[in-house]
Order: sequence, then C-alpha cells, then structure tokens
Amino acid sequence: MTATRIDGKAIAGELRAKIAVEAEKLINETKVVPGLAVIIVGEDPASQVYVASKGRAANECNFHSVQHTLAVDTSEEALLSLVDELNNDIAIHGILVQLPLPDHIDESKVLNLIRPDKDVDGFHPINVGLLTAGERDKAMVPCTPAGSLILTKRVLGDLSGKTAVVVGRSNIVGKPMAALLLAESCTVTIAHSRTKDLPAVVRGADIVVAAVGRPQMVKGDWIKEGACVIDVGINRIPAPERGEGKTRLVGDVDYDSAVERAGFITPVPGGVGPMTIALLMANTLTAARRTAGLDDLDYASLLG
Ligand SMILES: NC(=O)C1=CN([C@@H]2O[C@H](COP(=O)(O)OP(=O)(O)OC[C@H]3O[C@@H](n4cnc5c(N)ncnc54)[C@H](OP(=O)(O)O)[C@@H]3O)[C@@H](O)[C@H]2O)C=CC1
Ligand SMILES: Nc1nc(=O)c2c([nH]1)NC[C@@H]1CN(c3ccc(C(=O)N[C@@H](CCC(=O)O)C(=O)O)cc3)C=[N+]21
Repeated sequence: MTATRIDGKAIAGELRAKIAVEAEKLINETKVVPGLAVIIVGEDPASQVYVASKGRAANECNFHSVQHTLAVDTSEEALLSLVDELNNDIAIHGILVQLPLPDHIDESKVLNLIRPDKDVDGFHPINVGLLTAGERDKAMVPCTPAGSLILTKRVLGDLSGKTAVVVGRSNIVGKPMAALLLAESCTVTIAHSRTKDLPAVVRGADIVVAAVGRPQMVKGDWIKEGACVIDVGINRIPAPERGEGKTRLVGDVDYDSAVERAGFITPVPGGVGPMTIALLMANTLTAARRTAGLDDLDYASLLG
C-alpha cells in the first residue's frame, strides 16, 4: 500500500483563510480586533523562523500582532513583568512565550503567570486541567495536538474505538495529544524512552503520533498496514547531497519506508508544522470572541 499524503500546508492555508473572514466579521460587528503577542528570549535561529511565520499568519488573519524580542540575558523578573503587562493589555487576547527559555529562567513560573484566558498555547495548569478533566470546550487546547487531531479526523472521520499510540510524553505535545485522542474515544497508549519493544507497541496502532525529537526513528516496518501516521517531529539533519554544510528538515518518522505501509501520512515539512501556526490563530480568535461574549467556533467543521 502507498499512503495518501496529508497536505497540512494546504489545510492550514484553508483554515487561515476562514479565520481571516471570521476575524473581519468580529471586527465589523464588535470592534474587537484579535491581538496576539509573541515573546521570544534570545536569538535562536530556528525560533526566529517560527516566530516570524506566526507574525505573518497573524497579519494574514487581520489580527493585531506584536513581537517582543528580549536579550538572551534578560532577567526572569523582567520577563515576568512583561507578561504581567500583556495580561493587563486589553488589545492583547493571546500571549505566547516561545520555548525553550534560557536556563536561568524558570519556565513554569512564566507560563503559570499567563492569564489562562490569554494562554493561546494551552500550557497553563488551568487549561491542562480542563482538557484532562473532559472540559475541552472550556479550555485553550495546545496548538500542535489540536492541529494533529484535525488532520487525523479529516482522513479517518470518527475515531471512536480506534487504537492510538502517541510516542513522546512531553507537556506540549505528547500528553495533550493523548488527552485529545482519549476524548475522541480512542484506546490510547503513551510510549516514551522507557517503553519496552516500541516497534511492537507501534504495530498495534490504527493511529501513530510521533513526537520524539529523533530524526526518522519510527520505521516503516513498525507501522500497521493502512494506519494513519502523524509526524510531529521537526529535525534538521545534514544534507551533503544538497552541497557542503547544507541541511534539510525531517520528521521523527522514516517517511520513505512508512509511506509504503501507512494508509495516510503527514510529510515534514508541510504537515503538522503549518497546522500548529493556524491553530495558534484559531486560539487567538477564540480568546478574542470570548471577551466579546461570543460562542466558540468549531474550526474543524469550518473546514468542511
Ligand atoms: N510541528 C510542530 O508544530 C512542533 C514540533 N515539535 C517537534 O516535535 C518533537 C517532539 O517535541 P517535544 O514533545 O517538545 O519533545 P521532548 O524532547 O520534550 O519530548 C520527547 C519525548 O520523546 C521521548 N523519547 C525520546 N527518545 C525516545 C526513544 N528513543 N524512544 C521512545 N521515546 C523517546 C521522550 O521520553 P522521556 O519522557 O522518557 O524522556 C519524551 O517523552 C521534536 O522534534 C520537536 O521539534 C514540537 C512542537 C511543535
Ligand atoms: N510556546 C511555544 N509554542 C509553540 O507552539 C512552539 C514553541 N513554543 N517552541 C517551538 C515549537 C516548534 N513549533 C513549530 C511551529 C511551526 C513549525 C512549522 O511551521 N514548520 C514548517 C517548516 C518550517 C521550517 O522550514 O523550519 C513545516 O513543518 O512545514 C514548526 C515548529 C512551535 N513550537
């Protein structure tokens, strides 16, 4: 079997276009302009790329957007006071602090200070709690898992009763992904670095989500025939075939072997990454709509 490629880039583009229309409506009807603030500490080139594409997407969606770039030696106190200021800024509905932060800053202290209703990353304990307690509709849901779920449902439809294996247990991807799949009534297994016989565990899955951070680790012969493979990994590896010192982006799945077994598979780049950014826009619009007393939109059904 050769898998159908899930075009995350195209689906994310569709979603941003719908969000732009909805934002325009919100602005015309309520004068509320969705506002997103992104904070980045230090000059990590990969982070700069993501932050720049977040700014572009925000403009495309008719949002107000600001970026705060702080020096790598910024004190924790200065970062906390910026978050506090944005918490109290009525023009800002979403606050994102780009991770990872430098070692001298306590990440959880910063994330926990963000007002839960402005926490468009969905990392605040209140939002984590709402999601795991089965109150997803009241939570801000983390963007990467939310985008991954939209892609999965788009190709599989109803997920009820399907077996899902999430490889990786981070707070930003693995755990919230597992919570979302559980809420969809999948039978969910979370695998990690201590999992025994990972290939056998993955072979049982109708849905495989790879969020490991290890280039091309999940091999084709681990994949059950016809499974849906969602590759969250973003890894830059040397690509001497492109010339001296060149690199290329690969996922956590060995695409070339997995595409021969899977039913559906996301590519890297052009899969989950663009969906993450589109869902960040969706969460910002949701936060803005909530301040205007409006109901949430269902972004998956907006896509039709
Ligand atoms: N596309 C997107 O929008 C995004 C992509 N990413 C990418 O997703 C990947 C994962 O990110 P993130 O969750 O933050 O990563 P983390 O490093 O926080 O977590 C990685 C997880 O993988 C597990 N793991 C590591 N090695 C193995 C192994 N050999 N076998 C099984 N499990 C293993 C770890 O297990 P343990 O807990 O036991 O250590 C851990 O739970 C990265 O490539 C990252 O760049 C991240 C965010 C957004
Ligand atoms: N607070 C916080 N929230 C995040 O959501 C967050 C974060 N910190 N830190 C870093 C990770 C990583 N991440 C990505 C987003 C988009 C792409 C993306 O669009 N990737 C393109 C390729 C981009 C390229 O060429 O480098 C693609 O996959 O097609 C990738 C990775 C969000 N993260």
